[in-house]
Amino acid sequence: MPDALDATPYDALLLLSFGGPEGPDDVVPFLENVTRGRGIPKERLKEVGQHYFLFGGVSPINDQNRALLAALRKDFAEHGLDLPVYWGNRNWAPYLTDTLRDMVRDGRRRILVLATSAYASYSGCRQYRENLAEALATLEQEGLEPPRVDKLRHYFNHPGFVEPMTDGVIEALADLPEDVRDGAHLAFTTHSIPTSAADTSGPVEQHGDGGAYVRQHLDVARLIADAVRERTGVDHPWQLVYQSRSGAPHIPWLEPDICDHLQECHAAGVPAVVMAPIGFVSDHMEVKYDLDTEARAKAEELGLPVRRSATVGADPRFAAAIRDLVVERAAVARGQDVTPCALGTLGPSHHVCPVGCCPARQARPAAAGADSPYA
Ligand SMILES: CC1=C(CCC(=O)O)c2cc3nc(cc4[nH]c(cc5[nH]c(cc1n2)c(C)c5CCC(=O)O)c(CCC(=O)O)c4C)C(CCC(=O)O)=C3C
Ligand SMILES: [Fe+2]
Repeated sequence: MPDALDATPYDALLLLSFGGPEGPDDVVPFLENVTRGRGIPKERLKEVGQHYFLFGGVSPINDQNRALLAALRKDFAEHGLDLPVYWGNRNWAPYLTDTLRDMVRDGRRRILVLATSAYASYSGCRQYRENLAEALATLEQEGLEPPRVDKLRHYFNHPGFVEPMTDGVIEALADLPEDVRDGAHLAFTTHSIPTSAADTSGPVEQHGDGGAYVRQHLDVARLIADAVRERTGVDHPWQLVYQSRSGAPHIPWLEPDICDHLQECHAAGVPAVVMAPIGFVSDHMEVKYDLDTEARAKAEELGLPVRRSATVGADPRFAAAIRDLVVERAAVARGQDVTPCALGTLGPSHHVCPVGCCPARQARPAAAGADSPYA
């Protein structure tokens, strides 16, 4: 047994995720939870409901979170990090508020939060912080004293996140027929968001021109492309493209879409494409449907060989990265000096979201940031 790692002052880690339906009857109420007050056209909702029904009404996200929970608990136990791990979701059971209530009843007072989104953006960061504030307010109304919650920094450029994805791209390339392999382009994909949300993602000084969201993805894409070149000796052209666009058609979202990009690659004579979903921590429905079903069908129609590389999921290197971030953040909370680990050009992200980070269209209270109404 190695020396015990120190998580004080924290007494628990909360895995905070999106949630997803676990059967056909869950699909419509889940979508209602997701889209409450978000102005998604009815047609789009019907369409997304069909994606879930195609998979028996079951989102892959819950089992992936169960696997990640198990990987975290195993890693913590093996490394002497004595920190219980809980799980709560924004949009489906186990609901965040219920989990937080359990945590308070278990006596947890200082909680670290790991969100299953690696990058800055309203949807990937502040919205989770708003959900935390709502849950804390509910506990307060119930007469419970709200615990203090802090969120782990963005981990997009942590080696434990980047390296499994690099391996995934190399494996996907190796799976392509040899005659098209060396000419393959890499299409790094992430969730499209409104350009207005991208431009205001991250701290205020990073706003404009796609904001922290686009810059962080470009850094990860470049890191992976460089590592692939070093390891295979082949320089694969690459581009960051988008998927899973929602919202009203007249509102600009990040482009190009992966399907349009495949079309363009085909027209330009590109022999093959590896789609690398760097924007997703695990094989969410967006990966299973938008890439593995829709984009693959598009590629087949074009006669373009494609492969999709693996997401990080419950890779032990990712669990180890989370342990590293927990220990780092605990040291910061104790006032100690740390050397945060980060690859690429952007450096490690802030520990605490500053005021004005990833603003919402309508301001709402958000916990775990400099503007939190809670301690
Ligand atoms: C940046 C981002 C992430 C990555 C960060 C993170 O992981 O948090 C993410 C994750 C996810 N999004 C998910 C599902 C959905 N997202 C929707 C809608 C939207 N997503 C948006 C952005 C993002 N979403 C946006 C700007 C909208 C428009 C509405 C709004 O402004 O809020 C809708 C409504 C229907 C539709 O319009 O598509 C659904 C059903 C699931 C679960 C998948 C599963 O079941 O495996 C996951 C992990
Ligand atoms: Fe989404």
